[in-house]
Amino acid sequence: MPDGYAGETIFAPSTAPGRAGVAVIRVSGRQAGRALSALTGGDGAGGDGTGGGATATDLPAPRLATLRSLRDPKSGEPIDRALVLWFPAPQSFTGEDVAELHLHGGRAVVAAVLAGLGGIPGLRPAEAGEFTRRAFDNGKLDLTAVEGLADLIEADTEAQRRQALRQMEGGLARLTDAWAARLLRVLAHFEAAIDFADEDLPEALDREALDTAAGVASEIRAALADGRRGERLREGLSAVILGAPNAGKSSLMNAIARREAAIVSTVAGTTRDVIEVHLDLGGYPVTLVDTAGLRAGPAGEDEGDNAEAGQWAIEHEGMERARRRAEAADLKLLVFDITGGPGLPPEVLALRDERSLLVLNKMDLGSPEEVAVARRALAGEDGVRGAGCFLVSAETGEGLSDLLAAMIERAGDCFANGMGLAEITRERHRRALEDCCASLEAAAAAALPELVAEELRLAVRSLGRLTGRVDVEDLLDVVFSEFCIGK
Ligand SMILES: Nc1nc2c(ncn2[C@@H]2O[C@H](COP(=O)(O)OP(=O)(O)OP(=O)(O)O)[C@@H](O)[C@H]2O)c(=O)[nH]1
Ligand SMILES: [K+]
Ligand SMILES: [Mg+2]
Repeated sequence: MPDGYAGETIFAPSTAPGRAGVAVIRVSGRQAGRALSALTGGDGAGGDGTGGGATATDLPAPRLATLRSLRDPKSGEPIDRALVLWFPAPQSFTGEDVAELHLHGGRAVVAAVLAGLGGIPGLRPAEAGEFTRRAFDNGKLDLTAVEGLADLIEADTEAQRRQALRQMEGGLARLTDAWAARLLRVLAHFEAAIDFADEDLPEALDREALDTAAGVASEIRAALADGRRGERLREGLSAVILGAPNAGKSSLMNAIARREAAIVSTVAGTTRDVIEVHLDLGGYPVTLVDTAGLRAGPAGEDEGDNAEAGQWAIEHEGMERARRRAEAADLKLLVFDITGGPGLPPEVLALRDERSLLVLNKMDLGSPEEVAVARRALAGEDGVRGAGCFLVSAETGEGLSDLLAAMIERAGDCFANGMGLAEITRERHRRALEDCCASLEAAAAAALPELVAEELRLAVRSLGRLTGRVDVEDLLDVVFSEFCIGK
């Protein structure tokens, strides 16, 4: 597409379907100006017809919101009074001519304008992602920016929004481009070494070039060793509530989620399956997971009747699911009922590790004795009060704010890791960077300049896959143009 136009002119609503104050429809492509004229026909003061449209007249000044009456292009029937914007190529989101119509957001208004646009020859409804696709094709966005834009639209929490915006604004692309640029210089060196084989370049230069490549490889490896926190921020952190039957796990989930997401009852074994709620905890996305109570099986009762055996099979499956979720959890809330007697359930204690917070529940019921006993049991022999141990009542809400604060702190540790936001946010990025490192290792091990060059080429190409825009040959031309070896 040398002229930046992908052929057909496309249109689509950019705002969510349904009633709203305002609805925005975008039109992109060579006919966008003509379509805008056709809709606003006879209303303007006579424009100069700049832009790509063949017979566009009355176009508003570029990028200036202008109030116009919209009419059906065929019948002339008035549809709405709307703000229209005209973005001539290439200064638009897609890089093509774009018209934006800010309508009153009634369903009938939107439908009438879409019908009017559909009746204009050369226009068709856009497919999913087609505006962004054109922006990419016209070099307005690289692949990582496209992904950042998608994430920004999906972002539910502050931390997700920040990460998405940073990627959309080119955080990862800048890093990738800088690595690619350094590798290209190394590649240029070896290309030259091949071309000027007779001139016997000093070996020290080879070593220097390979050192640069090794430096890039170690920077990429450092970026990869980020605990997947970028991906985790996109997906959300999983906090799994675990405990014995009737410890108050479902009550705790409901108290944190501030709604009756899970059934609470006095019957032990109420929760059989995994129940999830999605929360915004201090700006971090967290999936809170309630699970079935963990307990030992009915020992010595294997001769019990069939119904009982069936119940146990169901409960057992529920506990298996709970354990699987516990394994994959970023954070585990181990819930203990302080009125449950001195022996804390070993099935639950076994799950203690650095990912867990201990929750002593039912403080409103427990006597000071019971509280002390539970604390002691959790603190271990040395009598030190267990860190990350919280006394709460899921019933009254007492103590919950401290627990929530600790959860937010843990979430912050998981996502930020004290190193700020992650640059890598998808498996796709990770794979491309790992491929790049593998090629750089192969380059370092290669004996002949030809083989080194080939591996470097592959390494640069892997980085190019990340942003979707690096053409090794084009870039080499640029590098060579300022390269004066052999002179
Ligand atoms: N007084 C008081 N009662 C509580 C508290 N937390 C839970 N309960 C009660 O304890 C009983 C069990 O609570 P659930 O939330 O169903 O416990 P659970 O751990 O989800 O139980 P299962 O799903 O059966 O394993 C219910 O009657 C709750 O009302 C609390 O902090 N104080
Ligand atoms: K219960
Ligand atoms: Mg429950």
